[in-house]
Amino acid sequence: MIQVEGLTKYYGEHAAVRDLAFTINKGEVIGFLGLNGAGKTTTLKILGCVLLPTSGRVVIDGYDAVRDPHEVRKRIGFLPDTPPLYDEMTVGEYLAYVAQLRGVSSQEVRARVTEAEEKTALREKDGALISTLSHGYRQRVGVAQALVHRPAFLILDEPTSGLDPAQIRGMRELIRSLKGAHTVLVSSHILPEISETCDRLLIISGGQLVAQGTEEELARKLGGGSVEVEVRGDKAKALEALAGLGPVTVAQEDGTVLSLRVEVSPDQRPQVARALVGAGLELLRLDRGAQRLESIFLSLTRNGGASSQEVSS
Ligand SMILES: Nc1ncnc2c1ncn2[C@@H]1O[C@H](COP(=O)(O)OP(=O)(O)OP(=O)(O)O)[C@@H](O)[C@H]1O
Repeated sequence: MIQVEGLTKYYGEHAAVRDLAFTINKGEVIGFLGLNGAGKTTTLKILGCVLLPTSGRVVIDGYDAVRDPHEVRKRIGFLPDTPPLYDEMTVGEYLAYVAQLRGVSSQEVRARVTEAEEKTALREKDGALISTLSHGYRQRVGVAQALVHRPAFLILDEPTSGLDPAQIRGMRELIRSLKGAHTVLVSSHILPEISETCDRLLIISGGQLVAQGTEEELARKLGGGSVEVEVRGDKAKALEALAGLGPVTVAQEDGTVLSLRVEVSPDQRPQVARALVGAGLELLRLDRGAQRLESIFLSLTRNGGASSQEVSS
């Protein structure tokens, strides 16, 4: 378990993060979301024991990150925003070197390197010089070095930064595959990535935590959310059937096929389906509104941390 209490970091006069408090339970994959300069990297560096807080506490599995950084480092793997790679080493040599630094016994090093390479789909690059790797593979090596000592907690700072769409998908799958074996805190400002990968979100703005919870909880508390449907049938009937549920927008009309957006919580998907089918329409598709997380994020971060609406679960 990670417990963060009253975490504050000043750079000179500037408070990069102020009074952060949150808890991460074992096995969770948490998305840490914020605009550029919100304070994500600063927070993650403190959790990764590479930066000291000005005040407040980080406790990981009962060990304080300031008083017991050595114990904390054994339990965490950290991918910083720029992975600390040595270009002149091969992937295998580098991972073995990092494993030794983190206290893996020499008999176990080779097995741990193989395990980390398998988890990050790097086996065939074991003998490749790091200088010859593409950016996507370098990010994978960054993740592999974070997990080579089998830490319980993984802290990943913008792991998809600079990746192309195919590599982003690969990294997303990789993060998902780590669930279960590790507790993961992953930062990003790419919303769909967070939405698809994480169990719960922490949203930071202007150095302050402005919201935490699942996407559903945040949408419900902000009164936002929508449901998108595609139906075949009479338009007037469809609009009448949905009128009692919430505001409806016709997104597209193609003959008798209509795409509609209903401004209700995604929790009400069953009611939307019943209303349409009950009115004799053919339901072709029903989904959560695509831009939901984006609107939650923007409404929470629009005014900076201090004046944003406080939402927590
Ligand atoms: N070493 C430093 N010295 C002074 N100010 C800093 C330093 N590092 C960060 N800051 C400032 O602290 C604030 C938070 O920065 P941080 O890098 O933590 O944000 P971030 O959310 O990770 O942003 P990004 O998404 O752009 O990486 C910013 O205003 C930044 O300019």
